[in-house]
Amino acid sequence: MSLLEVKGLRRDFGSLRAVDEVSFSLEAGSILGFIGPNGAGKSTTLRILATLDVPTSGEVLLDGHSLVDAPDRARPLIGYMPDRYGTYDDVTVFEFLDFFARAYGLKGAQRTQRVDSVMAFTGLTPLADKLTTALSKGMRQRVALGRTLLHDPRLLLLDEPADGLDPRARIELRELLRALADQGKAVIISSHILTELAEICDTCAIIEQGRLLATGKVEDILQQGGGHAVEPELTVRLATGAEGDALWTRAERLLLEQPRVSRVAREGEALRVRLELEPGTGPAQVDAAAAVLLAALVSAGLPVCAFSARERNLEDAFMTVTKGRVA
Ligand SMILES: Nc1ncnc2c1ncn2[C@@H]1O[C@H](COP(=O)(O)OP(=O)(O)OP(=O)(O)O)[C@@H](O)[C@H]1O
Repeated sequence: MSLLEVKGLRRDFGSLRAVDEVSFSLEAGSILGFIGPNGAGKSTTLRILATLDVPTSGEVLLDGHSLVDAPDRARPLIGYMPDRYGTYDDVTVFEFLDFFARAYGLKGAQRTQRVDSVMAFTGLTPLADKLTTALSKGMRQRVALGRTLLHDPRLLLLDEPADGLDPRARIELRELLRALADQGKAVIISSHILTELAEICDTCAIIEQGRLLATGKVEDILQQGGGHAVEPELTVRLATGAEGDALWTRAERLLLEQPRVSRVAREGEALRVRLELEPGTGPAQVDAAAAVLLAALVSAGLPVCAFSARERNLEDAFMTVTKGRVA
């Protein structure tokens, strides 16, 4: 049995169906990316899973027990970080975490030990005596994440945690989440930053207008595209010297003359080459088409110094699954 089972979840706000028959399950130790554009129903679903809202219909089982019928029993197992988390002014990192540890009913040595271990895990120990208002956004977010970990929950619900973080803070967040999954926690992280999620998650669920359009392993979702035209892209770089522009133009023309090339665009110090292949074309045929182009460039004497295929990413899969209806 999965740690979390969501079955036919629906939430209506008047005539608006914000969540429409959403079903998925999540195992302990895995990270699910919940992807969808603004207004898709991500926060509403997460709020229901956090027992802050009740579904119009449907069921959620956490460790086999109904979270809808018995929210009090489920709450100790859940850590929820909303998209707009806050920290109090005029309190230090330690005071903030200690306050919430008290709220969770932790006492004496157990509380001190728990706060210390959460600060160590989130890398906050050196900042224990700093005011939370003096911290960077990335560090404040770690304080908020630390707060959700104090009671050692088994299910973590993080609403848009990567939003507004700089690249370094995102990488650090990713490492923290991976460590939490390795401890056996199940993590749901919502986002519209698709490429970020691909690196963090084991499975993902794509939601649009309240409905799940696809769920499954990230690799499987990335494979989706059968039946739709595939348009792989290649990137070509040339070692241009004084001849510069003339070489780029020659390369551009030569590529456009090749049978499977549908578009060539110069982007900075590279050419982006779009291939047009039949629907259902696999990676082997893309490789073969790329090899032909590389041979043509080299035999024309063009100084190719880099040549690579752009991998299909989660963003492409999202556009395929939603059929490009949403950006
Ligand atoms: N309390 C509410 N009352 C009425 N409508 C609501 C309420 N909460 C959410 N909605 C509506 O439900 C739909 C889904 O909203 P939700 O916040 O779940 O989307 P989301 O995917 O989290 O988007 P975002 O990334 O913008 O938060 C939206 O149309 C929203 O306006």
